[in-house]
Amino acid sequence: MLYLKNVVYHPPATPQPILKGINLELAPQELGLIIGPSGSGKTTLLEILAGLAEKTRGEIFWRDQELNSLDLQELGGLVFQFPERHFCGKTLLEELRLGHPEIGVERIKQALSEVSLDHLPLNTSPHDLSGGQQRRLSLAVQLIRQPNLLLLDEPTAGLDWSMRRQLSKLLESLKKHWSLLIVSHDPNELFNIADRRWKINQGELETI
Ligand SMILES: Nc1ncnc2c1ncn2[C@@H]1O[C@H](COP(=O)(O)OP(=O)(O)OP(=O)(O)O)[C@@H](O)[C@H]1O
Repeated sequence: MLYLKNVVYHPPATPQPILKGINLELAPQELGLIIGPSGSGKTTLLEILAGLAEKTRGEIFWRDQELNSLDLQELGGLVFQFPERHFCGKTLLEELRLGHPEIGVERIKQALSEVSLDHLPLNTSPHDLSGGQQRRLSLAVQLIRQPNLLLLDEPTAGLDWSMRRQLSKLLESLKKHWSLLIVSHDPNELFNIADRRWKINQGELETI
């Protein structure tokens, strides 16, 4: 279970806090969806949960353990918005092994199978995949690290209707093994697959 208690993010340069006392609970095998307009603090919240930014105040727990940024980096896997723009590997194998050269082919095939890309040869270039397949690959890049929590920033942005539907189905199936927290300004299909929903506005989170 993920717990956030009164999490505040207030960089010195800003007159108002960007996150204003966020409280949130997400159970294992649940998909949480945070909906909010541009600039409301969605990406900032994900960056804190991924251990990439330091909260100003408040507490973050996984089960009964309080987590610092390093713990959060272990716990979570963050898929950025438009993740395909950050692919560096020349092949699927290279992309999935970046930073983890020790990972064996079996684990790579397992991660690809989680996202239904296991039919592709491992020497395929990530840039030759369709938009929907590239999003699946970016999920596999995180799954291979075996995080407890998957964090997704606008996972369906820029995809057409049928790819959005396919990706939503995939995200729903990932709940079997992971907790997922998704942020989006335009949730579409994601709304119906969410177990918990919140809206965020000017850094204030509210259950819907
Ligand atoms: N370290 C920082 N210092 C100053 N301002 C910041 C900092 N981090 C974020 N902000 C500001 O906080 C606000 C929230 O940004 P954030 O990227 O979290 O919003 P968002 O809801 O993800 O928006 P979008 O959907 O457009 O990405 C923005 O106005 C941003 O400029």
